[in-house]
Amino acid sequence: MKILVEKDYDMMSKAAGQIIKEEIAKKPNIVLGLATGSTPEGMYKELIRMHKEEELDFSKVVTFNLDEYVGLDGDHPNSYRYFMNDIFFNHININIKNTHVPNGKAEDLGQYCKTYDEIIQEAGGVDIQILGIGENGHVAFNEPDEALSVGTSIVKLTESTIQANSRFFDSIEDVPKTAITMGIGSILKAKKIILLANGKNKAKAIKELLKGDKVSTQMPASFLLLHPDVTIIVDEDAYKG
Ligand SMILES: O=P(O)(O)OC[C@H]1O[C@](O)(CO)[C@@H](O)[C@@H]1O
Repeated sequence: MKILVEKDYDMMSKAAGQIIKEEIAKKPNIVLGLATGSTPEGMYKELIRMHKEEELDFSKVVTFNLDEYVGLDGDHPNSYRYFMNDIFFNHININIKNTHVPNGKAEDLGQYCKTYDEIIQEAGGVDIQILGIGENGHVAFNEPDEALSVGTSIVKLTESTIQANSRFFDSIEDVPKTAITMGIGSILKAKKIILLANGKNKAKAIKELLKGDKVSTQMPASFLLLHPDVTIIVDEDAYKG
């Protein structure tokens, strides 16, 4: 596990953008695993800037997002599909057909989860997976629990995540209680993983992760310790607390 400590959020976002740019230069049809949440927003801004000012080309890039709320369709302003279109895809030259966000309105959700993992593998698997981390150590919507799903599955959100994400909704009652998420096993299949964290509220989770001695389902991010190519990019606040 490699750690890069950047001065602030801006530098963290630029460092992540730079890595992705270099990887797209090596492989224009790269498969990117993408995350939502406020953490990667700066990285998306940086990639948009690189597209506009440095001709970074997304025309062959394929993307898979980690998660989506159950019950929200892609037109809903709080859905992750809407978020991704709004803050990233609509501003670059990506073919929208090459972007995948789990369908929170799929009729048969169980079957849909299996299919999602299959289409990722059919596309060649994720080359670089971008991750954020929850204050409680969750990755995507894999919440601390007695057991964690290996593949994409439907999960119940914890009170702390519902609380944290209610800032995006009109009221806490509007936050969906379940979500589709790629599983820990799906995430660990990526060839390379970049985890981003900023702000003092992430320091406890980052400290726990950097101890590096144990994996625990109570700390879903700890499973990243089993992966051979993980880079954690943090700002000083997330590093020092
Ligand atoms: O980046 P944020 O907004 O702090 O969220 C952290 C994590 O929580 C989630 O948004 C899920 O609640 C993840 O997708 C994200 O990685």
